[in-house]
Amino acid sequence: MIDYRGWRHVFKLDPDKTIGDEALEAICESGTDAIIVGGTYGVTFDNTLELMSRIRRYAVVTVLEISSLEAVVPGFDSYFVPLVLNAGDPDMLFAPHVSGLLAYGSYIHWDEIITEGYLIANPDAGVAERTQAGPIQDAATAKAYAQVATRICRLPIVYLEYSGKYGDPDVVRGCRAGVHEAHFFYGGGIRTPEQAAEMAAIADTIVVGNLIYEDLSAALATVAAVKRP
Ligand SMILES: CC(C)=CCC/C(C)=C/CC/C(C)=C/CC/C(C)=C/CC/C(C)=C/CC/C(C)=C/CC/C(C)=C/COP(=O)(O)OP(=O)(O)O
Ligand SMILES: O=P(O)(O)OC[C@@H](O)CO
Ligand SMILES: [Mg+2]
Repeated sequence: MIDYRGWRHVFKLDPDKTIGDEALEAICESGTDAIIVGGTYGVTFDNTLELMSRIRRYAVVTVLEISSLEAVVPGFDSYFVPLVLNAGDPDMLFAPHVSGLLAYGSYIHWDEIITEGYLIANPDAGVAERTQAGPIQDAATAKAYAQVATRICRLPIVYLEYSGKYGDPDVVRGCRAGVHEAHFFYGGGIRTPEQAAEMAAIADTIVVGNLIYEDLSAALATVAAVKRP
């Protein structure tokens, strides 16, 4: 079982995006705590396997965040399974997981499976469209969702997802207040060391994704911003 509880910073790499060897080496050797492989659209078995194989040249811990059953690739250190708390499409709640169990049941190592209570707060993100995510109007709503995840469902992780947009710190603080003993990931729109530090002061772990593909140097600078004593 991986120990994500000490993570402060992770990079998220998207199999549907292109990254060169030098950039990938810089990301894997950056001092980040882990790499998450995941994306909403265009994630296939082949592009996931290819990316995993390339990351495997480095020692960094690597996790697959499952978003499609067709793209479940063996060989990752662990598997994060999103449970979208505010999914408006009921077929996005448990149906993919039931299908996964029917398809892969006898191959699953349960100590490699970690569930994320996933809260989607950017209505314009592709993942919000895919799941028909309901709105997170304010900090109190974020807190209540986090309590559903941790107090009622006793999930080990809450992931507040602002993919593509920098979050409202008040909403992030509201979510934090409901997280209780679970581990709190924040991801979305981090573009500067200052933003990384601001969100890392609230969340346990920050996730940097799109910036890797837009400004590699800026992405690398977020590691030191979070890990500086
Ligand atoms: C090796 C092996 C056999 C492992 C077994 C794994 C397994 C099958 C376990 C048991 C069954 C199980 C629980 C399967 C999981 C089922 C499943 C498909 C779950 C996902 C369900 C779901 C609602 C997904 C929605 C999408 C989602 C939450 C994606 C992840 C978030 C993400 C990466 C967002 C960012 O995407 P991005 O592309 O960067 O950007 P935009 O959103 O802005 O466009
Ligand atoms: O791509 P960005 O906006 O950095 O978001 C990171 C991550 O939370 C996406 O799933
Ligand atoms: Mg992305």
